[in-house]
Amino acid sequence: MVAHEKQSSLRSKQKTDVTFGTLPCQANANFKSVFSFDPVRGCCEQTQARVWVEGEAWNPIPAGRASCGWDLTVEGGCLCAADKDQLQRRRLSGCPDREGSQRPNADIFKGCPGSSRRWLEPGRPSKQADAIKKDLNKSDVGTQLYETLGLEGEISLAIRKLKDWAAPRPVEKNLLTLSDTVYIQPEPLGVVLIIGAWNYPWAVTIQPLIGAIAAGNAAVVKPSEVCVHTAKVMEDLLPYYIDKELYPVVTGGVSETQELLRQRFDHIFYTGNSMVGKVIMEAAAKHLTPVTLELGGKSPCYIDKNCDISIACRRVAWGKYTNCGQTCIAPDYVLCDPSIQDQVIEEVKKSIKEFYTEKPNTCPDYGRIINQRHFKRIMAMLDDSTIAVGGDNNESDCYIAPTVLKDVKPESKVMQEEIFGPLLPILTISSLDEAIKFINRREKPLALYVFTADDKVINRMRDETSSGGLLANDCLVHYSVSSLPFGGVGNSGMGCYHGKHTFDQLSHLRSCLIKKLNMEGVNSMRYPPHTAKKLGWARFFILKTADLGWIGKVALLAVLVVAAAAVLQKYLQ
Ligand SMILES: NC(=O)c1ccc[n+]([C@@H]2O[C@H](COP(=O)([O-])OP(=O)(O)OC[C@H]3O[C@@H](n4cnc5c(N)ncnc54)[C@H](O)[C@@H]3O)[C@@H](O)[C@H]2O)c1
Ligand SMILES: CCCCCCCCCCCCC/C=C/C=O
Repeated sequence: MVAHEKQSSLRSKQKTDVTFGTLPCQANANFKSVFSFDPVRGCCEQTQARVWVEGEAWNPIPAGRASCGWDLTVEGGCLCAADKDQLQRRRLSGCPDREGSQRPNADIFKGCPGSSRRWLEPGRPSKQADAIKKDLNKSDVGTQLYETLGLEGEISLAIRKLKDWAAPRPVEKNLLTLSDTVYIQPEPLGVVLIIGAWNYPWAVTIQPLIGAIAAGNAAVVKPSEVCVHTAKVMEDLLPYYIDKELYPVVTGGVSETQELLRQRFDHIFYTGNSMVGKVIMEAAAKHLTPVTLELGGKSPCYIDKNCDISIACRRVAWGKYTNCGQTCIAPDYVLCDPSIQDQVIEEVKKSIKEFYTEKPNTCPDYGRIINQRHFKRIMAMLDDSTIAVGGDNNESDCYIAPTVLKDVKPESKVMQEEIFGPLLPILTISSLDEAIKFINRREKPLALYVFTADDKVINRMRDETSSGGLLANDCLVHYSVSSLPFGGVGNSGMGCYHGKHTFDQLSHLRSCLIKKLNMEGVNSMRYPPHTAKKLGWARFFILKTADLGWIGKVALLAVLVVAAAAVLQKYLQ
């Protein structure tokens, strides 16, 4: 195929293939393929990187061939650094249609086969749900409620909002740049590595992918090997719906992930525990690759005496026992006054019965621990605590009943690490002050919950502690609000996502200042010889920000231009 034929075939390929359901992508995504995935051999090959540059064909990167996947071989050497740097620079330049790049091209979505090949079919039981049932005993409806509903929302939000997200964002100017065009232009980063966790394997793996695609990146998707069945379904299904060259799925365990981490990516988006988070960051540092780390930790839950304890406990029980406690933002432990501990226990017990019946082990809405290693880890936490509710278990079925622990001491085993299981320790504290101190003596959590009827208590909790997110009088639901940045702080992570935040996180926000070649007189103040008088003018022009409204700006600009030009011409030559 001659170059121009290849060009136009790939151009049209881009229009029809860059889809996710009907998900668009930032139109200035101008590279095509960095990794390609071979479903037969089950491996992902970094064979060639083809970059769209106006006036040129798609350019295969000539050097090397590194393959990663099951056997992780490197054939014929790796891409050399120079080529990679060149690739990176070219990825971010030479878009075929600069104008178009600022306004996502609707054609990209119109031509896509979304209607016949929708990855998410609302209300239809699916292979995804079957696999997740095997992995975590999630029900069909539970899978839709907690995993795919949010993804549908994120996809439709991206479709509705992408044009705005990808548009240039004008910014405030100082007087010196008043006549210039000053804006932020989001652009794709390149290739994103997405490493998912097992507890909500679709939600935490596909949600970053939605943002990566919308932002115009390619992405290598690495589902967690711990949810064995789901990882397999993801590997089989994703290439059927989205371009397997742009979004390959790489399966495998720790050694495969480590091999991936040796490759150079433009961003690594990791969800999982904080210990591995450090490993990821260390590997990323070798290539100066930016990271998003969606980690976990012990999210505290303060229940104030002054609240409807029955409702509070119902919401806490839902937040804790959903997915058998294996939720990154599950309330990890409860802090409350000793006088309400018994009532809290009774109310949580009532809710357990309401949600999961007298026999949670036969209830279709009650999950299972992911595997026997985690089962043993959680059971070992019970050693030195008093069980107030639940406690029954069955190792062969990875079942642990919804459990409440009373009078728990800060030194007890269950308080040493994130529980990530259906145990709810209650620790008594004598005041809000003590609760705040208790929280502040520990790592910054991913979520912090406060239940109270008193706004002052909420405000104090907000102002005197820190956490990824703060939720008053409910649990988990902040995760479902796309406009809130979701992410941790300190030990619970860095970076954030959901909705536009994912788009921004996986874009480079490029500073653009476009000047004309006229009005040179205004620039005299910055050219040597430097004088106190010029500095005086510079101070005026730089330190004043223009916040005058449209008409005021134009008027001021006219006055300033005339005055500055006159003054500078007269005195500074
Ligand atoms: N902040 C969030 O959005 C969020 C969401 C879900 C889970 N989490 C947190 O994740 C944790 C549970 O997940 P997990 O860590 O058990 O998941 P996991 O064991 O599935 O690990 C996550 C990923 O890390 C990779 N991995 C594991 N060990 C590695 C190593 N030594 N080197 C390189 N890669 C490695 C795995 O291949 C996997 O893909 C909890 O702490 C939970 O709070 C956070
Ligand atoms: C009307 C029903 C609204 C339900 C919304 C619930 C949102 C809960 C989200 C649960 C968390 C899912 C992903 C978790 C990631 C961390 O482990």
